[in-house]
Amino acid sequence: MSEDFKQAALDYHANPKPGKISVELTKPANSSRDLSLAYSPGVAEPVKEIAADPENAYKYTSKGNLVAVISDGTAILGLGDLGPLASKPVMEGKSLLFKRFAGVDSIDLEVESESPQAFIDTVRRIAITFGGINLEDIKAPECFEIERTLIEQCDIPVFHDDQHGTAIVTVAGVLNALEIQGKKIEDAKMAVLGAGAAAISCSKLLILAGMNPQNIFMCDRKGVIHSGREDLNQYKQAFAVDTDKRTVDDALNGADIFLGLSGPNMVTGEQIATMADNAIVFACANPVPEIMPEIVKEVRPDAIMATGRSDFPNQVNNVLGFPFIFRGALDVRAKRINEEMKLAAAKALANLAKEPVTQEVLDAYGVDSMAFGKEYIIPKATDSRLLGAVSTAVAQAAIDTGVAAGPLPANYPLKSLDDI
Ligand SMILES: NC(=O)C1=CN([C@@H]2O[C@H](COP(=O)(O)OP(=O)(O)OC[C@H]3O[C@@H](n4cnc5c(N)ncnc54)[C@H](OP(=O)(O)O)[C@@H]3O)[C@@H](O)[C@H]2O)C=CC1
Ligand SMILES: CC(=O)C(=O)O
Ligand SMILES: [Mg+2]
Repeated sequence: MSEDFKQAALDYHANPKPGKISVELTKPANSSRDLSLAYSPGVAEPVKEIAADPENAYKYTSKGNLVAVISDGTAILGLGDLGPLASKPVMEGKSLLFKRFAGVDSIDLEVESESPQAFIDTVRRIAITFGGINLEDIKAPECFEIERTLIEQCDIPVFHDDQHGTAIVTVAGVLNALEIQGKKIEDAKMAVLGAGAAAISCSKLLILAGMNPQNIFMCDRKGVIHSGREDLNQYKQAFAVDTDKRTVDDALNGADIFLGLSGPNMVTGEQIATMADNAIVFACANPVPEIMPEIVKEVRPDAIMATGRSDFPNQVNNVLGFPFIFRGALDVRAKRINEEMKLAAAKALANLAKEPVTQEVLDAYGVDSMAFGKEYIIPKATDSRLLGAVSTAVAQAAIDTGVAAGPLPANYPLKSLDDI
């Protein structure tokens, strides 16, 4: 990043007010009557209604459209464990994206916790405030137990975005990239760099979408995760394959897909050059990918290249998922976000990329044309059709699988934020 860009980023966050989100009022609060309705004595009426029936919280408070973005700061993007306070710009950023793209009100919460159990207890005790909980940037393996326990203990959707948001968008991108490169998911060989929250969840959803687990060669800092290793936690163990591949070089040699969910500049052009013809390279670490697109272009002009960033073609980033997934889940009062809802979201994303690109998107990116192909495998974040396409797919899948407490809302499919 240039020095100018770094300064621009700091200025953006500092001015005109520090931070990226604020709270706004949804009711008049001017006259004495307004105040007597909003506060004492009027506020006692909804209090009594909710005490009599907790369901009324959805009718009389902001709970139903409010999502908490919660982190302990242990895996902030690819920057590592920098603590909860340093994670706040990212969490405010997620709240910004929730509101901007899906009209979901969202607040960030950064938790100082001495243990996963302390984090779980903190989140569980405040969960009733919200309609959903988006866990963010919590490192593996702790994130798995944290999410599993909170899903069990809360009756609202709890969703670790780095796992499932990333997996949904990655599956969409991989399905389309394979189609463009003329490959089949069941035959594709994939080298994964990283064996944490994002890598494990992406690999699981790709298997659900048809990938053969024996064709996945996942690497952590010690190399390929294989059946001879005795240092694996249970989550990595699930990906141990019987293979003589040992290094990242071995995993990449002949692979159809590289999926990077690790850290900056982890692979070289020489390594990418050994992949199969018409390779697919997803270098998704943020903010600096495992390899820069210009290097891949030079060594492998036949490859499809994606990153997690907005400033290159093919942004494979969970921003395309979490706002719309929660929109759909909240609108049908889904108790949880299940595998069917995730796959439905991935397919809706993949299908939208095959539709003609709208003028709104062309204008936002300052180009005359854009069409399904190597440089456009997945919709752009500013495509307003994402709202209707993904939230409807998620809501319908929730209804079909029996986790929704309500029907598809009358205003579905949503056409714009004005419909919310
Ligand atoms: N584009 C997107 O939408 C998203 C991108 N990401 C990116 O994915 C990355 C990982 O995030 P997340 O899964 O949440 O973090 P975790 O902390 O859960 O996992 C990090 C993983 O990266 C591995 N790793 C780190 N350094 C190396 C190395 N030198 N060689 C091999 N493996 C290494 C770790 O290995 P070990 O297990 O041995 O410690 C670990 O398995 C980040 O860069 C993040 O920005 C995450 C979510 C979404
Ligand atoms: C995009 C995102 O959530 C991450 O890099 O952690
Ligand atoms: Mg994240």
